[in-house]
Amino acid sequence: MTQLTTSQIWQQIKNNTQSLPHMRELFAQNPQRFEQMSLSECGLMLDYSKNRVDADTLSLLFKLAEQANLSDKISAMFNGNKINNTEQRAVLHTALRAPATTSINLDGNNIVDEVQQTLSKMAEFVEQVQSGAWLGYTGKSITDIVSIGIGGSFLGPKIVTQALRPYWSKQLNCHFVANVDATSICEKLKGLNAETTLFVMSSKSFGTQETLTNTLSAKDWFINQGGSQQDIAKHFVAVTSNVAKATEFGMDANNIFPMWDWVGGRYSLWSAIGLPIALLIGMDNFKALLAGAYDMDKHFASAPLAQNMPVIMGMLSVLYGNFHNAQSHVILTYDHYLRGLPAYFQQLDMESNGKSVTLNGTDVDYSTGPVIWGGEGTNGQHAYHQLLHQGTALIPADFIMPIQSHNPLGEHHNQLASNCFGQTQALMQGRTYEEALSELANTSLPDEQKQLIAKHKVMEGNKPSNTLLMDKLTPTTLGALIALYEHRTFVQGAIWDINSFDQWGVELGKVLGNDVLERIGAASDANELDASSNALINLFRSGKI
Ligand SMILES: O=P(O)(O)OC[C@H]1O[C@](O)(CO)[C@@H](O)[C@@H]1O
Repeated sequence: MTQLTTSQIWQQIKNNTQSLPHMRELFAQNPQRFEQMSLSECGLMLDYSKNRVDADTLSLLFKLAEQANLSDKISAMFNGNKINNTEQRAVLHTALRAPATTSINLDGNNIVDEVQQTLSKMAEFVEQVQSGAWLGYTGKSITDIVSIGIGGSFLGPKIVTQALRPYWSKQLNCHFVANVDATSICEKLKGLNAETTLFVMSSKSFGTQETLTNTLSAKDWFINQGGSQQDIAKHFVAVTSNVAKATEFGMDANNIFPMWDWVGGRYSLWSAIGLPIALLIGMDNFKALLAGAYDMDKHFASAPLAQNMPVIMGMLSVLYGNFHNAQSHVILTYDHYLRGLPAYFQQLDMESNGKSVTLNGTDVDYSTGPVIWGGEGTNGQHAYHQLLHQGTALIPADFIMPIQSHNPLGEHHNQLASNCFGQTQALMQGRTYEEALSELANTSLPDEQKQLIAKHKVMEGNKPSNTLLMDKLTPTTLGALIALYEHRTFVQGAIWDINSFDQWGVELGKVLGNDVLERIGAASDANELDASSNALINLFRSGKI
């Protein structure tokens, strides 16, 4: 047994959760519940009153956080301690959004200076492309950006540009290629003009198979369309922490934007990995995104645990995963621009907290990261919400919605909001058998049928949700929102005493993938692997089933 699960507080939380009444009752008992269980910070309002907690639960959860030395761990991250202990790396994505006047020393260097230099290089480049001064090989301005990258070098730029569509420069369009499946790049390149297309190749390691292969194919396409080898510098730029490898690959040294090993891939959109975002929304808006995140950083680093938004959300997630056996967590964005956010949070959380040993290598005896999934409201209501309401699994939900729409049109936004709030209410209160029966009272059905249907209409309720509102989706509020989830992920990892910043499971897949690739191209059939793998490779080599 680990120290965590044998601790007295762990047991106390267990007891508390078993003795709590239904949320309906908690609301009935305490008319101040919303006031007491909501807070506004950094342009975001969090209502966490529809959770299976009372004041005692919360105080126990904060005690658990204290027991796990959460505050010290937060400081260690912000101070640049090498908390990624398996890779001996600092975790300093927060330095990417720190003001220019800040000083953060890492191995004797003030890294804020390097960050600011890169931001200036980005600003110069963005200005040239947006103004039309950056010319392609036939003297035409750029119209299309194709971003090539995968994982953290894809999801952040993609989801943020999608979310900030109202802020796009009118002259530019953006496309993302991640998958090594040729269909992805072929479909994206159809209809593009090589003379006016700029490729941004993003790879922290500059060693990711998908990204290298897609970049080579993009180069071939560019040459086939009429560009020459010398023209490549006008159409290809790279973002990487491996500048030497990028130069070796043929990237023009002036076109390489640096990042650093102290920025994890899934935390990197704030670095030059965010270049596609900056190209689309402009540097001022990109800086507003950083400012929103910085605001959340300040809040996270300084607010007491009980008034700390990421801490509250992280501890609630610990509560459900470890004390209510919740295996997944759903993110429901009631805003079309935020439709990609669940996928982004999925990588952020699952790649960070999908771990089974503690920092010192002890096996955990509690659940770590849940499955993160979700989608856009109201679409999900007509698909998977049924399972949220009446399925057997407990699935805590986050509802996210801006109060003002970028596209105010008739009754649309009122209806959207009513669905969002109505869902949280239905999840919380449910419907009792008596209520279901009385709803059927005026029908002509025989009593037996009424009773049967009423049974099927019962919704247990007591299903937890958070609601996050913002005035409007802007670069600043989006920055704060994403940083909130980054820190929420950190909080959970800190309680579970795991390393949220490595990803060895993913690395094994990459190594085995390369081995299989060699066998696919080998002179003779595969026979050294397990029977299934050999057979699959050999069928593929034969070109048919
Ligand atoms: O930016 P790179 O080095 O190409 O890596 C891409 C992605 O691969 C991963 O290592 C694993 O998929 C992610 O963490 C990372 O964001």
